Amino acid sequence: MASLSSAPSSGLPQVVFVTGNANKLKEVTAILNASSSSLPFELVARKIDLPELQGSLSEIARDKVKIAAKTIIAESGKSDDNVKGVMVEDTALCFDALGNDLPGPYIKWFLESLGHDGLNKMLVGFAPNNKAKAVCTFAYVSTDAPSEEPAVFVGETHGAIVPARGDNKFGWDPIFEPNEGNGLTYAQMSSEAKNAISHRYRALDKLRGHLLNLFQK
Ligand SMILES: O=P(O)(O)OP(=O)(O)OP(=O)(O)OC[C@H]1O[C@@H](n2cnc3c(O)ncnc32)[C@H](O)[C@@H]1O
Ligand SMILES: [Mg+2]
Repeated sequence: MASLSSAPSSGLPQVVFVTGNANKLKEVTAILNASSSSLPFELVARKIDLPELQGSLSEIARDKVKIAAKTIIAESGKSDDNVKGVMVEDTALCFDALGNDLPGPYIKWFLESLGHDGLNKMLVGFAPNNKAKAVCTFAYVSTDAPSEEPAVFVGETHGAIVPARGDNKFGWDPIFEPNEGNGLTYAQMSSEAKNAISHRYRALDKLRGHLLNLFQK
């Protein structure tokens, strides 16, 4: 079973998930813990706000994990822990009407400035095209080979931008209605239902396969 801790405990190889976002961490933990088979690694969380450079979604995630790994390696050199890898993710929300790539990775700043209502208003001039996709990009690097190119795993969920409905707990969840959500926004779905179809689930499923290959030897 994947476990989340801030201190070494199980003796399993540790993978450090670096994020400043508590909701991401909650979902990643829930998705890994829901997996039927036990995992041959232990997930450890570190809250660090990482700088994000501009570029394609893969480039942003790769650069982010390289910066994260530098910090973690510098720290783990000073202790006797069992850290074997570092992972990060970057989440984008892409509007079809805006070339299918904006606001993209800059959604955090658009959301902070405009709010849910403003994001809806951005699309008024493009009506009726409110199509959007949520994209999650994980990047993983081994601490034994930090100069190797990070592995990247992408998951997408397609849907539409709608006026806010549901609990306003996580980012743009209230205004994203996934095509597979029976008409509900992410914010109206149970966490289990969101985690079964989400961009994050789809990307993490691929990363999980990669980690199983690495550690199940
Ligand atoms: O430290 P990191 O992991 O970078 O965390 P962050 O909050 O800065 O996250 P991003 O850089 O990936 O920016 C993505 C933005 O989208 C939001 N977000 C990410 N995943 C989401 C999800 O599943 N549902 C709703 N909002 C989400 C998040 O709160 C940010 O405002
Ligand atoms: Mg960020």
